[in-house]
Amino acid sequence: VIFDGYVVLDGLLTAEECDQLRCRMADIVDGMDVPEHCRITFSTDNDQLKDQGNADYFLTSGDKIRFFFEKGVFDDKGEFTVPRERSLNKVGHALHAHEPLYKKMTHSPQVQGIAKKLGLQSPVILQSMYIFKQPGIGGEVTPHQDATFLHTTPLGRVMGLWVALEDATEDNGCLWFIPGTHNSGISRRMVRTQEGYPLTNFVGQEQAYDDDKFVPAPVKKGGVVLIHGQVVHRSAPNTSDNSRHVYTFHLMETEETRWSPENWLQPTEELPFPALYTT
Ligand SMILES: O=C(O)CCC(=O)C(=O)O
Ligand SMILES: [Fe+2]
Repeated sequence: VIFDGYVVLDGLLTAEECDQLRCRMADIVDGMDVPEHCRITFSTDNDQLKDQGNADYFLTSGDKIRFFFEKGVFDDKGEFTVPRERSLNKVGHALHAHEPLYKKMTHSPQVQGIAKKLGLQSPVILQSMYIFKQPGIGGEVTPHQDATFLHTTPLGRVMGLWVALEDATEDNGCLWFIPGTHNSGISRRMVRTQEGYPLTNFVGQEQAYDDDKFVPAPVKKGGVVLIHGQVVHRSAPNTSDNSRHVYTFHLMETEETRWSPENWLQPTEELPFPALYTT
């Protein structure tokens, strides 16, 4: 059991493995088709269309590889204001299924070993993301609990693995945690709405957390942070000149667990949640 709600482990990947994953992502970004809703040019009429486009794109991304951008990277003609490889916030949410290198890493003996050590009996992979935290423009991630987005009954069945593909430091936006908060339930849930827009809503509210309660969790390239589904965490904007690329994915223990049908993320016919203990 995770003591503080998170654990930093060095050396999950070698530097070469990190570089291979980063190279592959650079190729994916090179070949990216910029999604249409991002190209909608600015006008008040189009605001709603754009929001709905964003919402559709997100809600159907669970079994695909899709692109999510930082704010302000498109001008009012829909052209990039920054180099395209610097425009992305993240790529998600099924790299673990569609990208062989990512799939192999996700199911690696090392990852399976961690899950077994933690006593997971039949874990599945829920989602995966590549997060860029771009130098200068990588935005903050506000305090949250992952179970807000990935809710189960009972709670305590979800764990994130956050793999640093570059050194993550206090300067380039490493994770910060409030130790022990994994034991106090959850503040808010994101749920699908019955019909129409918005497609999702929050039930409950995130609490206001005291800034000085957060403890930084820097991690070296190749290291991993294990994140309990209920521990409160955040990351600061990246004001440094260095990116902070990570590959992160979430596991769920399926034994005696109910995945909420209200979660934004649902298994699909094309991609049921894959079992971790396979290759
Ligand atoms: O990478 C970040 O800054 C935040 C990621 C996060 O919250 C997560 O992986 O659960
Ligand atoms: Fe998170």
